[in-house]
Amino acid sequence: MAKLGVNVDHIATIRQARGVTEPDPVAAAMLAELAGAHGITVHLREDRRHIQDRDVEVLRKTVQSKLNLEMALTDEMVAFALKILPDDVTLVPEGRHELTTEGGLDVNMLRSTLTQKIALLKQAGITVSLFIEPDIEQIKASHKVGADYIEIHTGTYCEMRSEADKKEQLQRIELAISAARRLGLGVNAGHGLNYQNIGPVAAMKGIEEFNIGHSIVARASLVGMERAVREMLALLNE
Ligand SMILES: CC(=O)[C@@H](O)[C@H](O)COP(=O)(O)O
Ligand SMILES: NCC(=O)COP(=O)(O)O
Repeated sequence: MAKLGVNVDHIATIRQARGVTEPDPVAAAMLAELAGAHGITVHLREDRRHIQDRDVEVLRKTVQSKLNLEMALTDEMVAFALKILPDDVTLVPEGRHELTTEGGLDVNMLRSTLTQKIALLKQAGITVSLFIEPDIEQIKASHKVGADYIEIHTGTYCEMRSEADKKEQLQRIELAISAARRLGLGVNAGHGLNYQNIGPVAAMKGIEEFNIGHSIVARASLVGMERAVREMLALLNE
């Protein structure tokens, strides 16, 4: 069974809506772990719209499973990661005006910065993953720049409405998994996954971990974090 990393960004979104101290993503992470989550993911955005530096600092001390820090490829973020030392860093593209992450990294275009920053992070003992489209050229480039893992951006699959379009996207993801595995890269996946669309991707061989946030937090707001995590774990286990 693939592992589940629970992204708690949007617990912080609710807190930031009022600029108060609750709900706390640290408490949400503990409940997610109690329910069986294999890891906790947070995206520290440059604009600090949800997760704050303090959240990552406290999570580093409290997360018992594995802490995955999603971040942009900037000097500020790399310095922060080297100070905090999360277990994993997932490098993602970031735009100030986007509602959420749009597309994957263009690894070829960023190859010299990526090579240098990945080496720094790896020297500090951090496992480095690149958030990319299920695209063979991006996968080859990820291998060349020294990434340990790729995280396949599943957003396009999740947006498809017709069965034919979904099938085409699922095939792209399957090809990407085999290409990455042939090169010795570990494979994670995430973005836009929910209780309705996880089935076909959960059934694929070769994905180690799914990072899922928005749909779990949305369900948790109605039924509680532990039940929301358990229900997602059950779907991954089917
Ligand atoms: C990189 C990715 O796909 C997302 O996990 C990312 O964290 C989305 O950012 P928001 O949580 O701000 O939507
Ligand atoms: N990297 C994907 C992630 O952490 C969660 O994305 P989403 O489920 O909030 O779309």
